[in-house]
Amino acid sequence: MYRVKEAFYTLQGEGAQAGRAAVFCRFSKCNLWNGRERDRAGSVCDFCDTDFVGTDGQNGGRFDTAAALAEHIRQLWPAGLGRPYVVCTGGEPLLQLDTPLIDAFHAAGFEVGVETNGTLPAPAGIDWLCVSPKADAEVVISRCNELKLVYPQPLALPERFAAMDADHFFLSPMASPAIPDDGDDPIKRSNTRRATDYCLANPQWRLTLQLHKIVGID
Ligand SMILES: C[S@@+](CC[C@H](N)C(=O)[O-])C[C@H]1O[C@@H](n2cnc3c(N)ncnc32)[C@H](O)[C@@H]1O
Ligand SMILES: Nc1nc2[nH]cc(C(=O)O)c2c(=O)[nH]1
Ligand code: SF4
Ligand SMILES: [Mg+2]
Repeated sequence: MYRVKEAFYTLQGEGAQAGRAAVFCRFSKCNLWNGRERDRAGSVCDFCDTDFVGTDGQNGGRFDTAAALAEHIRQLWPAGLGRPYVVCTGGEPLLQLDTPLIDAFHAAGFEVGVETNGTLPAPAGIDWLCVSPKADAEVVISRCNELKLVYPQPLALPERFAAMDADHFFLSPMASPAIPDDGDDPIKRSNTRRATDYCLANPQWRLTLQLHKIVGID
């Protein structure tokens, strides 16, 4: 049984695939926060900008089989156009994403992207793996396509990840969790300036912005 909070067709807003059309499949649940506001402060990850509790979002639900979920995602892609791309996110997608589901996405014609906090092993067959480390949570994934670090995190400084086996190293300015529009988020503006300065001083790192919050899409 797969539990999905929501699924929607949009543009990837972050990282090296930013601007690319994708169906987002947001799995329910995370291992670093239970998703309840009252427990946020005591959690390993305390800045999450996402509601991943339950299955009640747009196109959310419970799916008994990998084939059923892949068919549900396929229906959200514009038939016959482009290279179908699904981004598995959450919550923490690696609590649920398994080989049968990757195989089912591939059989439906999709490339499979994953956004993970890196604390759980990744099944084989993922086409684009993005690891986004959190606080002092140990990263167990040794190789990824992109490392995308939310900045600043006092317990997860970029220096700790600079030697990881990744093709791209991104800093993503930390947004205020409850503000959906960057234009209304002065803390994010300040974090963007700090991330910019870090990338200028450490050119291994690139700046990535949350395009979806700038243009006002999901
Ligand atoms: C909601 S998470 C879900 C996937 C996975 N649990 C993870 O943390 O990577 C998706 C992406 O949003 C980023 N993110 C979460 N909260 C954020 C915030 N307040 N500001 C900027 N990025 C944030 C995460 O670091 C991750 O790259
Ligand atoms: N457009 C868009 N791009 C995204 N990239 C990563 C996201 C996520 O929440 O995992 C996300 C998201 O929620 N929306
Ligand atoms: S950002 Fe990722 S790891 Fe952190 S609480 Fe949200 S879903 Fe979990
Ligand atoms: Mg998001």
